[in-house]
Amino acid sequence: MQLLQDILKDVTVLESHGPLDVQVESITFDSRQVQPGVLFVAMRGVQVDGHDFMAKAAGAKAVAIVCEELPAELASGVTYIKVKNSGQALGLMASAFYGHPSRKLKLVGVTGTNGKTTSVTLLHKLFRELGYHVGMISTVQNQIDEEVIPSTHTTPDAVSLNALLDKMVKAGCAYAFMEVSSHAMVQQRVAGITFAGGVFTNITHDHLDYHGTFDEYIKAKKSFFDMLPASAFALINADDKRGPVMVQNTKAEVRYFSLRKVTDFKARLIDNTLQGLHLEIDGHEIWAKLIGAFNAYNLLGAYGVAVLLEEDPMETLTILSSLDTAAGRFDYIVSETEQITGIVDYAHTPDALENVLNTIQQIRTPLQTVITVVGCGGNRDAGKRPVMADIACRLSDKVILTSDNPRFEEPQAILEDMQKGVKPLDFKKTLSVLDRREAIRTACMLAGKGDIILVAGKGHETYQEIKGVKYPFDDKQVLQEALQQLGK
Ligand SMILES: CC(=O)N[C@H]1[C@@H](OP(=O)(O)OP(=O)(O)OC[C@H]2O[C@@H](n3ccc(=O)[nH]c3=O)[C@H](O)[C@@H]2O)O[C@H](CO)[C@@H](O)[C@@H]1O[C@H](C)C(=O)N[C@@H](C)C(=O)N[C@H](CCC(=O)O)C(=O)O
Ligand SMILES: Nc1ncnc2c1ncn2[C@@H]1O[C@H](COP(=O)(O)OP(=O)(O)OP(=O)(O)O)[C@@H](O)[C@H]1O
Repeated sequence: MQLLQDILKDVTVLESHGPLDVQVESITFDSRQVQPGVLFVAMRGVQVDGHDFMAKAAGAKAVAIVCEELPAELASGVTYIKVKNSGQALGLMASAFYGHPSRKLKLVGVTGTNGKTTSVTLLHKLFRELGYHVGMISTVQNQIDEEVIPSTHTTPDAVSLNALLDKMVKAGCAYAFMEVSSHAMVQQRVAGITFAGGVFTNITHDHLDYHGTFDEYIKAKKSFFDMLPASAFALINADDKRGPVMVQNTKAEVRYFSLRKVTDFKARLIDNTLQGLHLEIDGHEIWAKLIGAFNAYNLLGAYGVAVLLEEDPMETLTILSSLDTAAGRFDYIVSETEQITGIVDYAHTPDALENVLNTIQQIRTPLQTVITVVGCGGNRDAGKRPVMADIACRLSDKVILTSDNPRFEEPQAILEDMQKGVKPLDFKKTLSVLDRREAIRTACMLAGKGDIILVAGKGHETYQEIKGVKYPFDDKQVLQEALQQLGK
């Protein structure tokens, strides 16, 4: 419980009506959650405008309402606060409500199109091994040390985020590592959060359904570095051409990492096999268990963060070399009878798919056939569908196009969008199988001794989202069962 006037301390109030010395029991931006004593924040959304629910919130006895536009009629017994931006106000108020938890630990945010989950997972594991209590906020799951807290978003809303950070502080966490999505930046989910550092992994074509243009997407990512304080570091992948743009206006101390240039943190990829990576980082050779050239970037980024947080470089490298990957990220099984390698990967963007397939191409032998099963999600960026089909064809011997979370779109229509990317010369090696289970089974039937099957797109997810319902579905399990049933 906090006084409204205390919660509002950092907020620029344009107008206020009603007492400010009232007690606020909790904060919500959903009128359906309002109970007596709750502060309701009206937010403009993609579907509806939260301002349309102010009367409902007042009727449910909200103690106060924060909004960008006051209603024509003010309900009695409710304090109304007008602000310029509800999202920003929500962030600042949520931080104040929970006693600014982000200032009580060292919080590092990771942003970029790919590599966020892997990076924060590596950092969480690394700092646990270094002996700290550590929090993690990620797409797959949130964690306080080994306690798992289910995750609904890559970056939670401002109230959930501050509540989670508060829990981490109370559990004695000295560090927390979190993913910062571009959606979160636009919606100001991290407003009021104090970061000790920020990491930029890379940026490629994604989420254009939400951001509209690539420039807007870049701007959203850049705004994370704009908000970092002077006391923070900004660790940037120098091999991504948008790296320097990210830190054009940052106050943070800028550091770069690279596999190609001489920068603050430098690595060289010596070998990349199905058994792991052989790297040279800052002049020291290490063998890591992670597979794929892109993981060299994730390892180097994690190393850079640890060194910037004043950890011992040698100890950091020793621990990094012992770490496993995050769930569903180049996860693999090898079948018993025919030694078929089945790889499950979360790659659901053109760049990630290209990376995974390039990795497989680098580590395959000429005798191994590479079969890719891939789909594209519904109600998301449609532009990437033909691009992903083309990449799959270019870098595989056989391709099975299928469904992947069609959501409210017709799966057949998504498949047809993907088929447009298949070049005439590739028609022969491409099949379309609408049902994902059947598609995986078909791949297993086509696979011969020692071949490689990549099932891309869902990784750790254990469901298929069809018309608002999440049906249980686990790529790795389906793959394993199909190989077993076929006696392979
Ligand atoms: C596109 C998007 O980001 N949507 C988020 C947004 O929802 P919205 O804009 O659709 O909200 P809305 O339904 O229009 O409602 C507007 C406001 O009215 C309120 N409302 C609504 C109805 C009502 O009866 N009463 C009421 O008060 C709502 O609570 C909301 O505050 O605000 C909601 C509350 O914070 C989020 O849960 C929701 O995330 C949805 C579920 C989502 O899928 N988001 C994804 C795209 C997302 O954020 N992804 C990124 C990661 C992307 C990546 O890198 O892969 C993430 O950080 O997770
Ligand atoms: N640094 C990287 N550069 C390019 N691709 C990467 C990188 N790291 C991982 N990937 C690929 O992208 C996939 C997604 O990785 P990861 O989950 O770590 O990224 P993410 O940014 O968290 O994505 P999302 O928010 O969609 O979960 C991986 O399975 C891998 O194929």
